[in-house]
Amino acid sequence: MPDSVSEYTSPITQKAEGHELPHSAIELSDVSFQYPADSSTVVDVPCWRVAKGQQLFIDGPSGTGKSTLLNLIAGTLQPSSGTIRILGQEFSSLSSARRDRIRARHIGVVFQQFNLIPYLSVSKNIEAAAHFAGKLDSSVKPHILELFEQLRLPSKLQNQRADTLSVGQQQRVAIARAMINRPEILIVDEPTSALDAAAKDTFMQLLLSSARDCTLVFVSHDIALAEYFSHRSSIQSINRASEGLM
Ligand SMILES: Nc1ncnc2c1ncn2[C@@H]1O[C@H](COP(=O)(O)OP(=O)(O)OP(=O)(O)O)[C@@H](O)[C@H]1O
Repeated sequence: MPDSVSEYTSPITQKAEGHELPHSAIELSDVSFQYPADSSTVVDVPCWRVAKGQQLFIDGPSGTGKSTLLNLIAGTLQPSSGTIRILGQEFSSLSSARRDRIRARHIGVVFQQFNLIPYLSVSKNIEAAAHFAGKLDSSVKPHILELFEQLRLPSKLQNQRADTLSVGQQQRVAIARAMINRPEILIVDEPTSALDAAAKDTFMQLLLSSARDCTLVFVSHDIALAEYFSHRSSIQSINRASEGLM
């Protein structure tokens, strides 16, 4: 059976070949999700699409399924029923190993807690992401330097252990790690909760400039951040189950 990852044509490549791109970046049809330990429905999405290149802000109160929705899009969770297509390809029915490979190559994720490996150096954390995507080659080190410059991180930080960084530095390293494989889709879950207003603004500027060529889905309950985005949705307008969770 062919490996879906090797068949997976990047939309950027398709663009270069001059083809039209009929499909959305993210497409959910009749998706529902329950956590195994609990029978209540946390996600119920009849139909939802994110167009390629769209930069979307999703807000909503705590506990309404925002993180769960992002985990379904990233493939770390699998829907109980329904279909998720990523970059035009059916994604949700693949094995978890295949979803992991597709995520590594095509989807950058910045988690709420950043999830850096604390005992590894900053550069090893970023290189690990390239390794999982099968892209750890001689271009990675110069790309890390480029990202450091873009994110205004001092290059000497590369050799420092991840658990010695400030929260602001961890956030930027998390973006660098998410961007190292030049993903088409970037998913960001509530990354600014520990920051004051000035630091939030700097973080948002850096994030948006790094992700300018990506489809971006950014989730937060901080509606003040909506001003950075051209598109905005509430979780209630996407997830029919959210009302029952509030
Ligand atoms: N691993 C889990 N097992 C069982 N229930 C869970 C699990 N993770 C989340 N839930 C439940 O699913 C619902 C949605 O949680 P989720 O974290 O997706 O909401 P959220 O909107 O991202 O919240 P927040 O803004 O506080 O991060 C909540 O009722 C939560 O208790």
